[in-house]
Amino acid sequence: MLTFQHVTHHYNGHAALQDFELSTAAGEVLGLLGPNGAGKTTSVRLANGLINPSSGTIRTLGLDPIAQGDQIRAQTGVLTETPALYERLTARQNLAFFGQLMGMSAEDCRQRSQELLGYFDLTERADDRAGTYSKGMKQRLALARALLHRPRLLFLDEPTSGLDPEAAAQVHELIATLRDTQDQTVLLCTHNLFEAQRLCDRLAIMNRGRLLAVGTLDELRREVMPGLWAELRFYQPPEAAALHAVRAVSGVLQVEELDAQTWRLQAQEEAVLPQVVTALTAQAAQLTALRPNQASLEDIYFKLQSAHTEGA
Ligand SMILES: Nc1ncnc2c1ncn2[C@@H]1O[C@H](COP(=O)(O)OP(=O)(O)OP(=O)(O)O)[C@@H](O)[C@H]1O
Repeated sequence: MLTFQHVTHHYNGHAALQDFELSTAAGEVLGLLGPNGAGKTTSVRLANGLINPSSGTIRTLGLDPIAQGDQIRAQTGVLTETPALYERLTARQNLAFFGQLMGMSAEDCRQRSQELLGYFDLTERADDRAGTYSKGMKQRLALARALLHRPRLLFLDEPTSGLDPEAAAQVHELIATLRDTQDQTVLLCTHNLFEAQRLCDRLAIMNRGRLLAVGTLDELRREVMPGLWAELRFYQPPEAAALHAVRAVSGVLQVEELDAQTWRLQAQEEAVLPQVVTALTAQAAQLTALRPNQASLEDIYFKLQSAHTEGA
């Protein structure tokens, strides 16, 4: 569907992507995550032939974006952070205009617009100018536009940025539907880790133009945060000696203090946990709960980003 091989892109001598590698599988929702300036939007622009890479190879739907950008854009849908709509046209006119550009027949475009306006709850306002819409309504209309010509590959760049919780939930529901039907492949660029963990089949994490890791959440857990994790709660903040004692238990890999009464511990295996409890009891620490839990995407993301920053 989409592959980047050793892609580097410079803007005025500044590298926005460096030796970037990525590939998507048909039907998946792939999340592209990274801090501001990581290169997410640049990847979307390159994949659609809006800019050319300085070096490396990109294939979008098997086509070369440098030479076949028009063909690519006819089969992809792109939603950017700022919806590119004609404010003076109504929702229906915006869709009709875009459908015409995409070479849809007037009837097909009319039917599909009707369906999408209904889905996005815009039917009642379909004949009002887009300029009179709220931000959430504009984003929903922009999504309808991106989906109008039934693209096989959809690029969603921060699709819920600035939306209220209701509008964001609606967009999430749509992406979940796309994921479940598997007719469309989606590249979802987002800062929202909760959104990514919930919606994406695989996650690609990047920083300063480089790919740091890619995989399913379980694959990333195994690669980035292996072992068993557990959260410990105390009735009273334990003494410093208790922390030393737990760190000294064989098989304890690390202990972080989340707050005065909560620790997070990484152990080699579950059998280490009873020894942790014994060590705490010997120190008279008042343990109220010990819950094994899995690393979240947030844990993995920050671990990767801080390791990259430290190594830079
Ligand atoms: N048109 C441009 N001209 C010059 N530099 C640019 C241009 N567009 C992006 N850049 C730079 O390229 C780098 C990558 O930017 P890009 O917009 O791809 O990142 P991003 O991950 O999408 O960021 P954000 O999350 O803030 O949208 C940044 O350092 C940015 O300043």
